[in-house]
Amino acid sequence: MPRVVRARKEGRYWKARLCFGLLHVSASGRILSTMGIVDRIKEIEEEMARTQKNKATEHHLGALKARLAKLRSELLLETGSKGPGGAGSGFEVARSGDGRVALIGFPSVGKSSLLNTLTDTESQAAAYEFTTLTCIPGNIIYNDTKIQLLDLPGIIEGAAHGKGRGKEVIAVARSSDLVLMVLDGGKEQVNNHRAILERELETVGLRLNKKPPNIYFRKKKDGGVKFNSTVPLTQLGPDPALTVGRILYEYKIHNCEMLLREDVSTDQVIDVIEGNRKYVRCLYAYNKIDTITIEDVDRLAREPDAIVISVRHKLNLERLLERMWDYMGLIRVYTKRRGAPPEFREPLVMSSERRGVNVEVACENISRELSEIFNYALVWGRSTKYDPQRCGLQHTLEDEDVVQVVGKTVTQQKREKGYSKKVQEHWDALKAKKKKAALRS
Ligand SMILES: Nc1nc2c(ncn2[C@@H]2O[C@H](COP(=O)(O)OP(=O)(O)OP(=O)(O)O)[C@@H](O)[C@H]2O)c(=O)[nH]1
Ligand SMILES: [K+]
Ligand SMILES: [Mg+2]
Repeated sequence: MPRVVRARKEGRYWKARLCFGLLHVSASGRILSTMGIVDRIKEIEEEMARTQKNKATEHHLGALKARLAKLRSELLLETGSKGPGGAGSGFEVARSGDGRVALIGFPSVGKSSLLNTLTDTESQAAAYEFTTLTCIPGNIIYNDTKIQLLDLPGIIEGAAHGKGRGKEVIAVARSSDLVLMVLDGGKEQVNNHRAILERELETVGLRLNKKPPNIYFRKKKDGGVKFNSTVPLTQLGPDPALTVGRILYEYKIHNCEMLLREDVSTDQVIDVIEGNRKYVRCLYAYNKIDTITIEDVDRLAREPDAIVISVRHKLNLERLLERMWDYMGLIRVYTKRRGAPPEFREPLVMSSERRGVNVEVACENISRELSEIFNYALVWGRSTKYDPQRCGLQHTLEDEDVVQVVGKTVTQQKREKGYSKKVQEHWDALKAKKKKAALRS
């Protein structure tokens, strides 16, 4: 910094910025303002810090936040070329199994050691920082389910803006079903580290352990801004319409419909407008509890979404797997044919995060044509009152349910007009087969 200051004094400011790599120059010599965005972000952050937070300033703060969010998206697009989580943004590891868990954390907190303990894969673990330099996948079989665990390089403050391999690491976090944030429980500032990592992930649009806000939003061609709410709004200042209007103005959105169905904050309104937020579950694993007192272990265990472990002494790892499974929101459904036992070795594994899993989703998972010939399903398990229960496509399934699909009879199908060609072919083939068998006998 002092060198920059000196350079500025000597009137060589721009040159200094160039040689410090703060400016990017295109082939034609045009100055691209990558750093300009970072500067502008800083400026807005400073202005926000200066602005007193009270009811009268809510709309102004909302506008500043919108400007900030816009700049951050711009920055991501500019430097990440493909945007957050886009293909080609670094570690190309094929998705496999029923769910994906990313190990995120500072260097040397024990991510690789954990992968080595939970899977058959070997990832180098050592006492120096940045031992791991790329993404290393391993497999865990738990509850008949294959979970892909990804070891990643450590990240540090500033990762979101490209420090180290932060961007690539965060892109992997975005693509996963669960973030397992590994923290060094032996460090005094462990919760400070937690806050830093949370902030890094939040800046690039990840939302940890949060639900998408219940807001209906649609851009339109004309008609102006139609703003409404079904609940009292307490977080948008004295005039919510004004606050939201200011935010929309920042995005140059002059025609849209917005209906707030819950008491949301300005940040949540911005999230919905930006539209590229990723809502992902996060479990915080405080590792190395072998190095601290039992009182400290107890304190850490009470943090929200926390679990305390020691990889070195294999403490609490069984419980960790259990919690991971819960957080991933997966459910297993066993299918069954008439007169045969359920296929207990091969469940259908589906994510119930977004919406509940119903019979229709299960059918889609088995085969495309199944829902076309679907008549009803017989279901055994937690979701039913009697075993078996006759259920329709909308029946919500629970973990470990058994499902037997009963198809429509040929006559039933014939009675229904307009069924697909595929189904017709299927039944024709079946009929031909039956005829052949009858002829043979
Ligand atoms: N005391 C103690 N040490 C541990 C534990 N788990 C891991 N370690 C040690 O912590 C150090 C770092 O472990 P790694 O697994 O390489 O950590 P990492 O997070 O993968 O580190 P990077 O790849 O550099 O980001 C090693 O010396 C491990 O032996 C634990 O539960 N207790
Ligand atoms: K290490
Ligand atoms: Mg490592």
